[in-house]
Amino acid sequence: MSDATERAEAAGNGEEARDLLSVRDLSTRFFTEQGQVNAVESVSFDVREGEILGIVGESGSGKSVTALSLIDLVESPGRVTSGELWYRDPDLAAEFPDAADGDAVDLRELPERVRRALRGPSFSTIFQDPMSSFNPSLTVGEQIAEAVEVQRRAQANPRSTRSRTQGYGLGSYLLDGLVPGRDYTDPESHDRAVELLEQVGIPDPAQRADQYPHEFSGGMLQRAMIAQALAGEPDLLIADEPTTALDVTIQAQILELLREIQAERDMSVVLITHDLGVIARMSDRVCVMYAGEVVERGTLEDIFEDSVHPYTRGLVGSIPDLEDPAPRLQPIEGSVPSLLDSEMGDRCYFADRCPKAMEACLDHPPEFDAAGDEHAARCVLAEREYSEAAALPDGFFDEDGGERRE
Ligand SMILES: Nc1ncnc2c1ncn2[C@@H]1O[C@H](COP(=O)(O)OP(=O)(O)OP(=O)(O)O)[C@@H](O)[C@H]1O
Ligand code: NI
Repeated sequence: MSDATERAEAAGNGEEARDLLSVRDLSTRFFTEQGQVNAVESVSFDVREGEILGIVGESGSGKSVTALSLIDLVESPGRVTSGELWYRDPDLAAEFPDAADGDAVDLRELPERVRRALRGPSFSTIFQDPMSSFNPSLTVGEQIAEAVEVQRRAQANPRSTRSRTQGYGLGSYLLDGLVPGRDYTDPESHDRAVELLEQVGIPDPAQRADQYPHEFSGGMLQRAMIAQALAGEPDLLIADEPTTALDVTIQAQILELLREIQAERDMSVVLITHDLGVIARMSDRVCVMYAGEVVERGTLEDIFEDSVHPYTRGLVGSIPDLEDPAPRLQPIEGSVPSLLDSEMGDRCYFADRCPKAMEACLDHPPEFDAAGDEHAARCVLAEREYSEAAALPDGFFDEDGGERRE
């Protein structure tokens, strides 16, 4: 049995996990000289406490822009144009009742300084290229210690100091205003940095802390970046293609580390990758993105064994089962359509490549609920097949079909 299946089953036995983040109808556009680019279009999904949500899709499908939209880091000429980002934080909900619904706040309704201050202590990020997360002229230990201090200040005075600190987890944010060669951090933070380096499996962490980023190998620097991201003790870690640049052995080690850390801290992770093998190994839940939309989402089993969308089915076609995931994407003929608003039209964006396209696909498909726990997809054909199947009498199907009517 794969680890992922084991974890999915274990999760099913425990009490219901709560949503840490609920994304609703999130849209992000870029207003370019060529026109409006609909990079993320009405995307909805939930990230539960202590789970790994995988986001998978071809290049240009909107994965990274979705991640940036969650943490308010979309840069001009782009901006989040609509949607809600419900984040469970009872303190914030109490402090900003106008933005709150129960224990959750809509991040988009919070003042910008508050949102910015959540980066680090609440949300943290790791990226494909660890070099971009570190300042080449400061030691690795110093940079992690700084991240520790941001967290310390936030804990000492949750609101006012939080808002004074720059967000971090992204090198440029952390390092604004730091001058090379000066000792900013106290010995305690330095010790904590060494401890973090040790936790992410860096040998001789005390010596390593005094080295500069260029003295680290790619895999080691990736580990250091994870240590830096953990310094703020975030609730949610967003990892955008964290292992894509690494060779296969190192990649497996870093994924293993991520999963260990996630389980130890009961942290939530949004893991972005174009690699279905990584998704199968790591995720509890999966969003499949295509042309800026989530075309199907559900549990790992929903996506790998009970997918309903022709695109998802095409993607997972090459993987016989979850227990033996082949890390290959089944190539689907054709390419991702233009995301220029003027060229997109109001229809199913996958229709041109879809083996089952029909006339109804000229209308843009709404998301429908398929069988399973929050399993949803955007496809009129799948919806039709599903509702027809659901209307048939019990016992009509064999074992496999029987599950679909739950
Ligand atoms: N700064 C920008 N200006 C204009 N368009 C942009 C900008 N950044 C991203 N986009 C558009 O947003 C779309 C989604 O990009 P995104 O980076 O989220 O894709 P992705 O799924 O992460 O792809 P990859 O796997 O290649 O990283 C792209 O088609 C791109 O055209
Ligand atoms: Ni990307």
